[in-house]
Amino acid sequence: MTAAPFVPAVADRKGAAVPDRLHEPQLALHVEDLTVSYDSKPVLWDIDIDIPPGVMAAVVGPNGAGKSTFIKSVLGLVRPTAGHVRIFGRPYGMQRRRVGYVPQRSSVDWDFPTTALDVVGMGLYGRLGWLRRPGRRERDEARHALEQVGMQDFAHRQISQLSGGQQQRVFLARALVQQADLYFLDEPMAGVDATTERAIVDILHRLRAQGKTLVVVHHDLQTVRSYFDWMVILNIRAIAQGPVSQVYTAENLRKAYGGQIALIEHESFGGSGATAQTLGGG
Ligand SMILES: Nc1ncnc2c1ncn2[C@@H]1O[C@H](COP(=O)(O)OP(=O)(O)OP(=O)(O)O)[C@@H](O)[C@H]1O
Repeated sequence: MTAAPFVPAVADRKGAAVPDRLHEPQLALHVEDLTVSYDSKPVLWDIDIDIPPGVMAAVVGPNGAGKSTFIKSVLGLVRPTAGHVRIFGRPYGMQRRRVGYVPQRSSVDWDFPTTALDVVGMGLYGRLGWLRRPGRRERDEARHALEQVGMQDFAHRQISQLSGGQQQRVFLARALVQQADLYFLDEPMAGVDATTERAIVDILHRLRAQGKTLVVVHHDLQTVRSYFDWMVILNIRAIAQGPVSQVYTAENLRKAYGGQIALIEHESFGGSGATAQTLGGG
């Protein structure tokens, strides 16, 4: 996978005329008829997804289901073949300052020579503009964000020298200083230890308690019910979406994962709930 820049590249989507019903400010995210192809091969097909504000939504699905592509196309990093995206009722290009993005750790060039504090400071560029250098106030804000993720002692450390979990925390701090209303996180818990995972989940829950909306690509089906309150199941198509209590069912998971998961149904869920575990990762 090619390395992404530290600050997400953005592009306005110049689409066709947009129907009025797309402008629904009560939805944090509204995706309609979204189709995305790589080299003419569709990886997302005619997707409709609505996410209300204030939820923490898991985006789950098997390997290659199009989860990262979904986020990238919403953020204008991948150009869709068709479809419309609205963030709080408006195109992304008009709302980008309200949106934070934590890309997949593996998609970033961590050898880039910069410190943890500088990476966090990059989260402020949306507010400052690229030409104004961060001043004392901004540096204090960046330091405070590092404190929030328990990384204050690593402010001047080169990012190449941080562990995977520490790098993930730095990226989270970068998203925090953005003070966005809607956050997209691509597998923030991948490859981190249990302590870091707990710390990340606590931060995400705190953001949700502040009314922020979080859309999180997540691999571990076993923790979906304890971490998340909303859920989108993808596998090229949108298989199911809604409150976790309604959507996390054996039937929906089987539709997406087929034989790739072991489902252990529990009587305590009246047969409608299941503990699911992916087989062989993903
Ligand atoms: N830049 C690209 N060019 C061509 N094909 C791509 C590109 N990026 C992703 N793909 C393919 O598109 C499909 C969807 O990929 P994507 O990364 O969105 O899935 P995912 O659900 O996030 O997968 P994973 O869980 O493995 O990270 C896969 O088959 C992948 O190989």
